[in-house]
Order: sequence, then C-alpha cells, then structure tokens
Amino acid sequence: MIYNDTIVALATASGAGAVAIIRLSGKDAIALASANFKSVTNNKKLVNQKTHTIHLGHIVEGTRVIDQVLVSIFKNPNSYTGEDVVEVSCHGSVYIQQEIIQLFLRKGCRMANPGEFTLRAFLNGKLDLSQAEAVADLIASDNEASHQIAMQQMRGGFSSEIAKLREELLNFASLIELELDFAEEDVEFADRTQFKDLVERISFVLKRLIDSFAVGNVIKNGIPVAIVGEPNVGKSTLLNALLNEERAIVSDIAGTTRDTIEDELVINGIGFRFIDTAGIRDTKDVVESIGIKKTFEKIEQAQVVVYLFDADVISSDDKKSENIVVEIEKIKNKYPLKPLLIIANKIDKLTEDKKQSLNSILSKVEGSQYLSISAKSGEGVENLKTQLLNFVNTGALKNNETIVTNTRHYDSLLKAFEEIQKVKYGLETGLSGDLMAIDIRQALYHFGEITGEITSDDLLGNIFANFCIGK
Ligand SMILES: Nc1nc2c(c(=O)[nH]1)N(C=O)[C@@H](CNc1ccc(C(=O)N[C@@H](CCC(=O)O)C(=O)O)cc1)CN2
Ligand SMILES: Nc1nc2c(ncn2[C@@H]2O[C@H](COP(=O)(O)OP(=O)(O)OP(=O)(O)O)[C@@H](O)[C@H]2O)c(=O)[nH]1
Ligand SMILES: [Mg+2]
Repeated sequence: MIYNDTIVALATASGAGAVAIIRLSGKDAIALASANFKSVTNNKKLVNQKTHTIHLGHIVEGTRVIDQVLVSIFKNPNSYTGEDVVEVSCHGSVYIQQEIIQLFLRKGCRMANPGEFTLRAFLNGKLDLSQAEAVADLIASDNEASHQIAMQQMRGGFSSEIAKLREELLNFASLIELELDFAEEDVEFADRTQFKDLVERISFVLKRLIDSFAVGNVIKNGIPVAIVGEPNVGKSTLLNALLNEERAIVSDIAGTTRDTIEDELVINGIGFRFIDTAGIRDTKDVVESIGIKKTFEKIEQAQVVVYLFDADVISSDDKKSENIVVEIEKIKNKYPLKPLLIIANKIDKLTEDKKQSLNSILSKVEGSQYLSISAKSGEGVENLKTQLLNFVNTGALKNNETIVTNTRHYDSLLKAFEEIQKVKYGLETGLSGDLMAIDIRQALYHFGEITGEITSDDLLGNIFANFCIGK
C-alpha cells in the first residue's frame, strides 16, 4: 500500500436520500469505524469481523448515538481500492451524513479528493488506467450506447487488446535488442517474416481503433444534428415535435428564432443533440444576422444537417421552386462531406396536385435523401428518426467491437500508429536493428500510456480531478 492516510467521503449523491453511503479507505479505516460502532446483536468489534460482511448497529461518539446504520467491511487487498474499506450506510439526511463524516475527520481521516478512491484502486493494481477512466464514463453515461461502450472498457476489453499487442511487440523488441549484443556475428533472433506479420496485424488493429473514435466521440457527446432552412419553414416546430415538448418559440413571424436552441433526445439508445437555428435569409437586422452567422457555424459542427423547406410555398410558385433547388445545391457545395437530409415540411397543407408538383421538384435535387413531413401534425416525424439512425454508423456498436471514446487514448493510438508505420517501413527497407528498436520502443511507450504502465503525476492528477468526490 502506498498511502499511510485514511480517506473518507460521501459515496452517494449529495443531498437527502433514503439512505446515504459514507466510504472510508486506508489502513485505519476498520479500526476507526470499529471504535465508533456498537453492534445491536453482539459485542464483537468490527476489527474482529471477516471481510465482506455487513453489520447492523449504531454509530456512536462516547455516549452520543448519531444514527442506526449498516456497516460493510472489506479487508485489503479484497476491496474496490485494494485497501481496507468500510462503508457506512446511514439514514440519508444531510445532517446525519455530515455528522458521521465530521466524526471520522475528527478521529483522523482526511477528506478524499475527487476520484481518489479510484486513483487508489489504480495505484494498487485493481484497475488499469483505461478501466479507471471507464468508471467515470459509466457514471456519466445516460443512454444505451454510451453505457455499453463504458461497460466494455471497464471490463477491460480495450485494455486487454492493447496489452496483448504490447506484449507481442515487447517480445520482438527484446529479440532485436539481443541481436545488437551479437552484432559481429550477424545473427537474426527475430524472424523478420513473423515480425512483418505482427506489424501488419498491429497496424490493422490500431487503424480500426483510431477509426472507431469518430463513432465513439459522437456517441459519448450525442450526435449533433443541425436543423436549417429559410425563416418560417417550421424548424422550431420540428424541434418541438422531435422532443415532444414546447422547447422553442414558434410563430408565423419570419425570423422568430434568433439564437440557436439545443436539446438532446435518445433514439433507440443513441443520443442525438438537435440544434434549431435562425432561418437563413438576407437581413439588415443586426441581431438576426448574428444568429444567421451562428447557423453556419452550427452546420460546420453538425454530424448531420437537416434542411427544411415549406412544401406548400414551394409547390405553389415556380420561381420559389427553382430557388429552393438552387439553395439546396448551395448548401451541398458549401459542405460537400456533410450528410444532408432534405425535408419538405407542412405537407398537411398540400392538395393532390401540389403533391404532384412537389415530387417533380424534389426529383431535380440529385443525390440527396428527402422526406415529406408535417412538423405540426407529427406525420413523418417517426420516419425522420429512423432515417437519422441510418446516418449513424452503428455497425461497430452492434458487433460489440471496442470503440474508443477517450481523447487521451485516441492521441496515444495515433502516435503508436505513426511509430508502427516507421517500423513497417524499416522492415521493408532493411533498416538496421538498432534504429528499428528505437521506433519499437516509442510505439511501446504509447501503448503503455493508454493502460497506465507509463504515467506521470500530472496525467493522473488531470484524469482523476474530473471524477466526482467519493468515487
Ligand atoms: N456499496 C458499493 N456499491 C458499489 C461499489 C462500491 O464500492 N460500494 N462500487 C464501486 O464503486 C461498484 C462495485 N465495485 C466493486 C468492485 C470490487 C469490490 C471488491 O470488494 N473487490 C474485491 C473482492 C471481490 C470478491 O468478492 O471476491 C477484490 O477485488 O478483491 C467491491 C466493489 C458499484 N457498486
Ligand atoms: N400547417 C403547418 N404549419 C406549420 C408546420 N410547421 C410549422 N408550421 C407553422 O409555420 C410557422 C413557422 O413555424 P416555426 O417553427 O416558427 O418556423 P421556423 O423555421 O422556426 O422560423 P424562424 O425561427 O423564423 O426561422 C408557424 O406558424 C407554425 O405553426 C406544418 O407542418 N404544417
Ligand atoms: Mg424558429
């Protein structure tokens, strides 16, 4: 054990609840709890109880009884942190929570820093770094997809994949370095064909992990979808229909939405972040033009752009119908790589012949997906949700593959990939063993950064500072 002190913190959410858990970890945890606990069933001290047992009794200070509680004991190394751990489940009043924490602070505990329990678990080898980071992701997960990714990472799927590659690579590094000791004799301990295969395999896995970040990142933060179009076409009405609440102000005055409005919605376990924007038009209004400028920024940031137009207006006016085709082409040219979904809104207003002319207009917009909806009645909105899901590449998610969501991991993977490419090139060009060994060691270093074999106090400080207190 690295630490001499015993830490204490509330492990449950702050505020009143039915029950609250106060957690102690460190070498005096059991002794401190024992000295302030009276069992209801016997006189046995907590220090004499077995690990992973629960005891009903009272937390006392001298003759004063603070609360009736359940106390759980975990003896090192068999606990979450790997240290002696005690959990006190008390009645969930904020006053009781505070009294018990204060008591243990007076008796010599120290208030835990954010993430310190998990930091200790990491330092005691209970979790590797990427698993510890997954604990934070798990707590933050609010939909099926982000939950699944965090669980997978916490179980160690990602770590073991990286650790396995690292070990194989380490093996070869040792062999190549051994050759250097026998430089005069011109021997090859490391079979170059086998090594080439390994490097290929590592490249392939790294590439897949790196690519997965695009999916992972949007899943973690919600996939941003910008709803854009001219004023009054029904963008805000659509946002409200999607969210099923009156989130944005709707009116028949063009230019109602001036600032962007964002809200999240989970569709089939995937989080989306919908962004309602100010309608695009030429305007002299200063505030409105700022809003329109922001609309274009939001399009840049969006993963999917939903372009809305008023089907009723378009199908009743030839000039306007030509115009809309031009507008859509403009957006397409400006953002050629953005997935674009074109939507004809207000179809509840269309007569049969207008529906006909709408179809002929839409057929002029090439290579785009389009849908017809009524944001007001809700017709076609479910279909729109299905289309949005199709835009997201959820293949990796369904196949239970490892998905990288953490920027730190992504950075290390990119650097490892770069080094592996150098090794690959070295093998192809017959680079000398000593130079190749340097590149391999660099790649190993970046692998080690992910799982935490290689860390610094700064890095650990940064990672765990973002945890909540008590975790
Ligand atoms: N009350 C409570 N609930 C909790 C936690 C906790 O610490 N306390 N957890 C966390 O915050 C999670 C569970 N994580 C845990 C992980 C390991 C051990 C543990 O005692 N491990 C030992 C013994 C395993 C065994 O039973 O054999 C070990 O690893 O050696 C406990 C909790 C979620 N729920
Ligand atoms: N009949 C019908 N009216 C709609 C539909 N969608 C929106 N409207 C009406 O169109 C008008 C404009 O709707 P908004 O949602 O405010 O339009 P917007 O695109 O957000 O407009 P700006 O914020 O000004 O850019 C309102 O009077 C809505 O009630 C629809 O599907 N059918
Ligand atoms: Mg609006």
